[in-house]
Amino acid sequence: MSGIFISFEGPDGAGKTTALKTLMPLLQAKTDQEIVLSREPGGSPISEKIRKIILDIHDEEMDSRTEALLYAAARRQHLIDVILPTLKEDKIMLSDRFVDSSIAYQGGGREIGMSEVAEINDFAIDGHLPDLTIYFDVSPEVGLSRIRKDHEGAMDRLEKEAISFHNRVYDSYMQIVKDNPDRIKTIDAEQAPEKVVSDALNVITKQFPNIFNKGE
Ligand SMILES: Nc1ncnc2c1ncn2[C@@H]1O[C@H](COP(=O)(O)OP(=O)(O)O)[C@@H](O)[C@H]1O
Ligand SMILES: Cc1cn([C@H]2C[C@H](O)[C@@H](COP(=O)(O)OP(=O)(O)O)O2)c(=O)[nH]c1=O
Repeated sequence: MSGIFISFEGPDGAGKTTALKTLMPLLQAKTDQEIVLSREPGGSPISEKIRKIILDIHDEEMDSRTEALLYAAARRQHLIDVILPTLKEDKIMLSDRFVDSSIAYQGGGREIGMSEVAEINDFAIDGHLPDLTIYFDVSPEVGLSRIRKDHEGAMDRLEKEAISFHNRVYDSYMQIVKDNPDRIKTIDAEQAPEKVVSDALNVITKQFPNIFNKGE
């Protein structure tokens, strides 16, 4: 397989979705390989159905392990339906969140344990880790204040969690970043949106100079 797989990670409100919208055409201008953008949970019809179940605001009694298994199931289907076929066709796969989200949110945030959650995800992803992960570093306070400003009253179940949950997610991400220095590169996501995008663009083009080599 010669496509490349890049995931984007970070706490809620890190600005991944916003940055990806601008980043995608900038990256596409630098390569002849088609770029496919997707997200988790979701990204394929079955996975989007699972997403609706997990993020349902009314369903506040879901068991943590049920939730972790549903995220892993959605990920498996996304991998099979979208990620692997994209890579097989030599395309570039960008995913807004992947396995590190489960390790941080379910493992750390929900206190299931990072290695336990990594284990069920190993079963789901079967060795298919991203070639590169961009971590959007933003403190829980800044991330949550961005979200609150936007959709007051329309926050989903996870975004309504206590700050202690988000602090545990943040600390877990720090641990994951520390444990995976080759795969995960951190960018300062508290900067202005244009700077966040240009930093992400620099990291990606530097990592894959033979792929993003147009217009130079
Ligand atoms: N660099 C930034 N500085 C300030 N606000 C930002 C920045 N990037 C995104 N935002 C705002 O923060 C909110 C969350 O951004 P979003 O891209 O949805 O984050 P994520 O997808 O990582 O949860 C949005 O209102 C967005 O406009
Ligand atoms: C992929 C994934 C997401 N999540 C959480 C993170 C977010 O709070 C939520 C995804 O909602 P979404 O609205 O897509 O948020 P964002 O724009 O921040 O990515 O699901 C997990 O808890 N575990 C996971 O494995």
